[in-house]
Order: sequence, then C-alpha cells, then structure tokens
Amino acid sequence: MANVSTQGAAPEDRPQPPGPKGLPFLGNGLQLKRDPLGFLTDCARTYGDVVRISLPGQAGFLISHPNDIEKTLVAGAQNFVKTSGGQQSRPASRRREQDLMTWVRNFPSDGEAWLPEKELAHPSHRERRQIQPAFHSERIEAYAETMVALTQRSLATWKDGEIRNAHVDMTHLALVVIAKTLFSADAGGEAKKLADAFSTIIAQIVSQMVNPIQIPNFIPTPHNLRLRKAIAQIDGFLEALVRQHRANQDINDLISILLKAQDESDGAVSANDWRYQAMTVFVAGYETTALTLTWALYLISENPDVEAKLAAELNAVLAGQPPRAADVPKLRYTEMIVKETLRLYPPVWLLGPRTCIEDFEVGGYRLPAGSTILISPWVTQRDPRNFEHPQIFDPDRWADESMKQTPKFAYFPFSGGERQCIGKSYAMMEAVLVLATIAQSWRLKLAPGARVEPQPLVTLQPRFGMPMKIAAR
Ligand code: HEM
Repeated sequence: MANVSTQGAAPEDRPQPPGPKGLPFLGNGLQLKRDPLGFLTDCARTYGDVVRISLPGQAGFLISHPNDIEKTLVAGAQNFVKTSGGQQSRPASRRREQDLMTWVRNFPSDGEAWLPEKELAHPSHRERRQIQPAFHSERIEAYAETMVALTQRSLATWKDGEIRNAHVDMTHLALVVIAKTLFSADAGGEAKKLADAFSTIIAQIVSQMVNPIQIPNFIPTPHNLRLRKAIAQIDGFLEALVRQHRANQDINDLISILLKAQDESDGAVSANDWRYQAMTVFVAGYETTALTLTWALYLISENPDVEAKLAAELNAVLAGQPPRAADVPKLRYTEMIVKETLRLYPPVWLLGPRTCIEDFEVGGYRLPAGSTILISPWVTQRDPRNFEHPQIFDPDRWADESMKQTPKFAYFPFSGGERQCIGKSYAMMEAVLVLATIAQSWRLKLAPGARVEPQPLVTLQPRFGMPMKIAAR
C-alpha cells in the first residue's frame, strides 16, 4: 500500500489508480450509498493510498495517505474548489440576489461563496477574515463561563435514574451555547424548534448531495413546504437578532461583526450575506460539537477505566468547583478523551468533495482536471499504519511521546490548510468544559439493549440516538 514510485516515469506512462469495479452509469454509487464507511475503508485497505471510485457521471479518487492529504489540503489547495453533490455553485454575483433557500441548495460553500470575482483565486478569504475576530483566543476564553453556566442550566433538569437521549441533550446544549456566545441570543426556550428546523435543512442538504436532481423550490410538495417552514423559522430567529443588535449598539459578538462588515461594504455585500455567514457558522458549529460530546459520553460509558481516570482528574483539578477557562490546560486527560473521540468518531467523516481545476499529481498518479477528490478522516484515522490498534478507544495514546512521530495528516478531524475549521479552538474548549461539567456530577451508562451504530450523513450521527441511564455522583 506504499505510494507508487514514479521516479523517471513520464506522466503519460504512469499507471491509473486502481479501484473497485462499478456498474454501467451508476459506477460505485450504490456501494457508496449503501455503506459509505465500510466501502471507503475497504477501498483504501484493498487498493491503496489513491483509489479510483466511479461516481455517477464523474471520476472520483479517494486519497488516504497522510502525505497525500497534506499535499491536497495545504500545498495544492489553490488547485481545488469545494463542490456539493458534484454540482458547482452559481457565480457569486447571481447568488447574491437570492435567498436562504439558495444557501441551503448550495451548502457546503465552495470557493466562490460570497466573493467578488476578483477574489476567486483566494477562496473563502474574505468570509474568513470577517468572522475571524469572533474566534480570537482571548474572545474564546471569555466564552468559557457561559458554556459552563448553560451546561449547568441544562443539567439542572436531569433526574437521577432516568434514561435520556444524550444525543438530543447535547444537540440542544451546543445550539444554545453557540446562540449565546456568538449571537448573544437566549435560545433556551427555542432550542428544540431551532434544532428541528436545522435538522430539516440538513436533511435537505444530504438529499441534494445524494440526488442532484431536485424538485424546484416553488412547487409546494410536502417536502418543500417543510423546508420553507424550517427556513422561515431560522429566518425569523435571525431577524429578531438583527433588530436586537440594531437597537443595542453595545453588543459585541459575531452578528455585530457581520453587520458592521455589511454596513462598511458599500453595497458590495448584499442584505442577505450576513445571514449566509451566520447560518454557516451555526450549522458548521453546533452539530459537530454536539456529536463529539455524544460519542465521548458513549465511549466513556463503555470504558470504565477511562471513566475512573476522568473522575480522578476532575477531582484533582477542580475540587468540586465548576471548571473555568484557566482550568482547561490542566484538564489534560479530559482533552485526551476528546481527541481520541474525534479520532474514532470524526463528526466530519468525509471532507466536502473537492474538484481539481488542473491535473493534480499525487501518490505517484496524475489525476485529470475535473476529478473529484474524496478525503475521509474516518478512513485515515483508523488506518493501522497510522495508529496502533486503531479500533481501540485509548485516550492515553495521546500522552505517548511516540505519537509525535505520527504524520501530521494522520489525524485531521478539523481538516487542515486554509479551509481548516475556524471553530477548532472554540470547539475543543467547549467539549472539554462541557464534558468536565457533566462528568463532575453525573455518571452516564448506555441504556440496556440500546443499539449504537454510526450513520454517516453530512456528519456522523448515532443512527438510533444515544439513550443513556444517568446517575448522580
Ligand atoms: C468538534 C467540533 C468540530 C469539528 C469536528 C469541525 C470540523 C470541521 C471541518 C472538518 C471543516 C472543514 C470541512 C471541509 O473542508 O469540508 C470545518 C469547517 C468549518 N467549521 Fe468546523 N468543526 C467543529 C466545530 C466548529 C465550530 C464550533 C464552529 C463555529 C462556532 C465551526 C465553524 C466552521 C466553519 C465556519 C467552517 C467553514 C465551512 C465552509 O468553509 O464551508 N466548526 N469544520
């Protein structure tokens, strides 16, 4: 499975990457749809580091060697645009005239999102520049108190001995945390409604990835009506936010940054653009963090030795006090649990497909312009060449000095390069603080008979939820 040696070979003499046989027209589409995690893992283990996968109507290549991933995400980044369901989005100038429905139709954003044409060579630079201040380290530290307070508020409703769906709890919690820290909104009462609206929207995003042919928005099918209602709910939430921010100029958060950027843009940014960005941060931020926490609670419950070590660390560092930002660097084992959870259950199990603009040389192969590149943290982070006993949940592996020898892109739950997750530090801090706050006072055990199976949608969901029996410490 080592990279193919290409020394001395002219590009045209190089072999084509191997790959599984596919059906006429459908290629490997059915296998990919039926069991994406199993199929992609088998492809990498059977055919090597660059695998040809025929997607309906296009050539796809799975890249799974850390060096090749680094080359794609870092050195070669300028050669790629992010695509959604094999379709390239429309030019920004036309997109600006459209509404949130268009945002949904085009998510995840590609290199052209919201950018004037002259900036296209530097995908996403402008949008990142705008929202970056909300993620500076001193700002993130200021969010710690709110994260812990909201977790405590949510835990106050828990009753000893009951069975709760940890996935639902973590989803509502992560949603109210983002709403409060970045948007200054108290979404407590609305958490369920907003979470349901977002999941309708996310289901739509998944559906259009799988089925590029969609019934147009204006036809009132039950599905389109549900989607419109969900979008109207989110839109109403954002409208209320903007009124609140316009009325109180002292608020200093992500929304105020976006509104200021819009006011200063001299019409270069449309009235809707701040909404697109707010929606992107919301969708990208709350579900991923909620899933990290859900999978972490599950893995802790299945590993009593890990649970005991976690409890010991929390006692030693916090001595019964709620965690604060200053405690985060001391909660090393808690952080190792989060890192190991993100290795085994990366919420973004497949990075947004990227299309190469020009031919791309990688792993000894030359991939033609227009190819779709697939990169999966799930596949690479479970590769035995990168991690010893990769299927085992072992937070202690992160304390091992030998881990420093592991190639950088053997582990990339937040992606890497210029499109890497902007919320990485925010998410890590939130996960550590929330986990510490929960585990300090509650012990969670997977409910008897519960079925646990990862379901790879846009993010890696627990297919049957995560019913857990809770006990007060
Ligand atoms: C553990 C939690 C999280 C994980 C695992 C995660 C992972 C990722 C990954 C892998 C990407 C790149 C996707 C790609 O290239 O296809 C990404 C992008 C992004 N993330 Fe995160 N993320 C997390 C939390 C957050 C949070 C808390 C926020 C904001 C509060 C956030 C905001 C974003 C944004 C704005 C993008 C760019 C989206 C785009 O370019 O379309 N993420 N994240």
